[in-house]
Amino acid sequence: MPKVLVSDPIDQVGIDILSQVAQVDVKTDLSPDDLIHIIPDYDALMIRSGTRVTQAVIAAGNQLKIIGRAGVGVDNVDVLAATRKGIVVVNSPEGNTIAAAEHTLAMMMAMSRYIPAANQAVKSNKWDRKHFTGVEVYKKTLGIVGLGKIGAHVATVARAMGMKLLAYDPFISHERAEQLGCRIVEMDVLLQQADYITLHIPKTAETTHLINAAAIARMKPTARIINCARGGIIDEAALAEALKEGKIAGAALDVYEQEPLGESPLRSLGKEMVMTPHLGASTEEAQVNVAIDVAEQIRDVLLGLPARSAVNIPGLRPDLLEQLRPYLQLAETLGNLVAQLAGGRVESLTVRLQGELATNQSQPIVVAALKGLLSHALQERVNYVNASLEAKERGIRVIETRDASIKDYSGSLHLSAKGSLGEHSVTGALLGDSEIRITSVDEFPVNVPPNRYMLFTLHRDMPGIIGKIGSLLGSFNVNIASMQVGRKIVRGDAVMVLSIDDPLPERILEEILKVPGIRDAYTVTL
Ligand SMILES: NC(=O)c1ccc[n+]([C@@H]2O[C@H](COP(=O)([O-])OP(=O)(O)OC[C@H]3O[C@@H](n4cnc5c(N)ncnc54)[C@H](O)[C@@H]3O)[C@@H](O)[C@H]2O)c1
Ligand SMILES: O=C(O)[C@H](O)COP(=O)(O)O
Repeated sequence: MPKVLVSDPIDQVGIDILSQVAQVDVKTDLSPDDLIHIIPDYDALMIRSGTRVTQAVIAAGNQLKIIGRAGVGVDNVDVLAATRKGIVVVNSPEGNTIAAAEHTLAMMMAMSRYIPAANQAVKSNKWDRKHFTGVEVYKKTLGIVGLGKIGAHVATVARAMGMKLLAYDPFISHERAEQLGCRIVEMDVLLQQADYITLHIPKTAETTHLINAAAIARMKPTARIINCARGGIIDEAALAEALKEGKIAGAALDVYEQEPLGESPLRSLGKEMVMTPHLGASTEEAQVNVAIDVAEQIRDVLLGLPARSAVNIPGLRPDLLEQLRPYLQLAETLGNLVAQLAGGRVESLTVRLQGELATNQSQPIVVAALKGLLSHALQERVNYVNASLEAKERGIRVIETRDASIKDYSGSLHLSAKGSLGEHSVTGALLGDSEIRITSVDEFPVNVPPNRYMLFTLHRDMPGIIGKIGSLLGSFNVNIASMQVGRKIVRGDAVMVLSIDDPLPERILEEILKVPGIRDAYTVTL
């Protein structure tokens, strides 16, 4: 019988499902070393946010077939290491949506009426009514950052409470926002106009410290902020300072840069600061939902069936999957790349299967391209099952074409993304059975493998420009791993593709754009 380790508190209903097919061991107080020590015995691991499934855990998990996250965020799992090892990672993208949205609304109300501090006062035998005069949310403006599943439910309820709604989400269509009664605005407008700001975005390089001292300085002195998404989207030191100095009126946090929260200036703040210990998903209903959702998937995978909500493996028939796997990887990489070149909101994606690839079933390749395209915004929440639906809900039009006559590579894939900031295209092919090559960027021919960190420029093909970019990167201590220029005609326009060893500092793009002859520059993380 296979063995499943449950290393975080999971509802009994999940344990019962797993027990139908496996021996289930519940061990919820394991240290990282304990986990590494015992994981070699297990075929499956079921967790919540409390367990860190590091590369070392995955390396030790020689029997592991599946890691099930009873919740949404898999940021505590090294998904790349799991994928490399062929371990399926599944989650429950929707099981706790309502719980997290309701917790957000509860935090908004608790903060507005100082309920935690007032409760504490009454329990300490104080009857102080003056000190706890609050504010109403009715007719106030709520700024929602991230109008996905949780943001949308918060919008629906807040609207019914008489709030005016602004939303910032560059990846959502105006139609979807309108349906929810939200006006899409730029982040700066939201910061300046909102009485309440609530965050419902994933934590990415882009969103880390999105709310920092500069952003707080744009907010009204009466503004209040809520974070029930991920710790680190708010710069906690800057927030504590702003609250202490009365630059904003309040904050409610469920998630923290370090969890459990250690020493923190937030702890010494007064009634204006409301804190809960990552309780967004902690309702009876959500815990039943996520436990069933994930336990069923673990059971299915242990029985050799596909998982319905895999974060890292397509839910296709195994024989078809094997055949298409390298092209799915190509499509996903190109989708991710073209999304980052396009920036902003993508309105349409054209997927062209070329050469021999044109004879293949296109649907999984299109889904893989969409997964790559959306992964920049949605991270692990997009998978092969929900990519098409997510794209539809975001108003992204998908156009599939084929051209068997294009034979510069035996089979190649061309993606073109049209968006709010313009149109960009990329082509890719496979070298041998599975090595990916980017073979064109904005129709300029190149031949480069994808790299984790890349820099693309569009520039005038003229002497000296490559040297200038090289020196500029050098002056920022950025190491170039490889560089290639693609052009169609001599001294016309050209693209430069650089692979970089480390993430590029944010400021560098501004400097690159100042170099004479550079028309555009894009940093990409794959
Ligand atoms: N506190 C908790 O216990 C708890 C529970 C569930 C989920 N969460 C967290 O809540 C967050 C939202 O979850 P969800 O299920 O609604 O996710 P979702 O994927 O449905 O929605 C996220 C939205 O953020 C948008 N987005 C991405 N990058 C953005 C950016 N830079 N600026 C503005 N918008 C951006 C996306 O377009 C998407 O619409 C996640 O971080 C999730 O991990 C926390
Ligand atoms: O990503 C999630 O689903 C939430 O952060 C909930 O985490 P939890 O399962 O540890 O409560």
